[in-house]
Amino acid sequence: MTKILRTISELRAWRNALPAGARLGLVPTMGALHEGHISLMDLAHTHCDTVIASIFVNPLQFGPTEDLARYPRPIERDIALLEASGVDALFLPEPAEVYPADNSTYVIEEAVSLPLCGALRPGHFRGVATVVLKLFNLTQPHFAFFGQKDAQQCAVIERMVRDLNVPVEIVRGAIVREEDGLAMSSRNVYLEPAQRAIAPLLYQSLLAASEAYDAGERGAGKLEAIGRSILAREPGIAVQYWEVRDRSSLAPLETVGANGCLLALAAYLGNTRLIDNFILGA
Ligand SMILES: Nc1ncnc2c1ncn2[C@@H]1O[C@H](COP(=O)(O)OP(=O)(O)OP(=O)(O)O)[C@@H](O)[C@H]1O
Ligand SMILES: CC(C)(CO)[C@@H](O)C(=O)[O-]
Ligand code: BAL
Repeated sequence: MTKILRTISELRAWRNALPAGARLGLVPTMGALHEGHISLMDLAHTHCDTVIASIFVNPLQFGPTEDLARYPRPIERDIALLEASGVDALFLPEPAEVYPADNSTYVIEEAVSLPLCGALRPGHFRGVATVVLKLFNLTQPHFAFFGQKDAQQCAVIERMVRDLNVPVEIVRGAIVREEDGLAMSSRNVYLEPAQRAIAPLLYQSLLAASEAYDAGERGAGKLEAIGRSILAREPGIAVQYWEVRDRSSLAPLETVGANGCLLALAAYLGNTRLIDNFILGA
């Protein structure tokens, strides 16, 4: 049975009752679970004795015109999926449980959070870093699991953990895709059928650049042009960014070197904003 913990005091009591030597893994989510999330639960089970998931649609990481109100919240289905994957506990708080009304303390990472999604979603990574540190403090896990689909989020959290000496080991899980290549995302349910039909082009644009890289292309501008040209053919896709970046610092590159690189994109299909990425090289 997955134990449902709705309050901080319930969570603390559950945490304190765990055996002293038990390795605890945390999988933070915003719910509307899919196979990408479940792969993180499975990964957590391979590292840990006890696994706790959280479902919290964190208001602090949504901009004023973003989809906080309409974000999907199929909670009964989510609980059944967590039960089926053998998750030991679920932290399921209301916003008032997480944030005091006069909350005035935030976590701000000032390098890897700045470009890409950080530049386009002001305050987003401040919201993510703040809630993730709170979840770490509340849960005190040994390991925490995050999906590579949100590559910049992983980079921000890894930097925060390093800089603030947070005693949690971060583990990244691989991107889980639909059969046609579309990265699984809770926001895919927003796509209308015609948008869903063209959505795999995002992944195809990454694959096109990867093929050029495999054929010897190392110029970042050339790789970006190849990826962008795939999406430019489709008027239903509005690219926000399509970039070649250093894998850990997320700094722009001119040439892809021995460390490889991250290909990262964000695009709108109608009102739905999707992200995807691909690692090239070692
Ligand atoms: N396709 C995927 N493969 C692997 N991990 C994923 C995938 N999608 C999401 N995750 C990871 O699951 C965790 C929770 O993410 P979240 O609940 O925001 O889901 P999401 O599908 O990314 O939703 P959104 O549409 O809001 O981006 C994050 O660490 C995220 O990177
Ligand atoms: C890490 C996270 C749960 C923080 O709210 C969220 O950003 C997500 O689901 O990726
Ligand atoms: N998966 C990242 C959460 C967000 O887009 O707000």
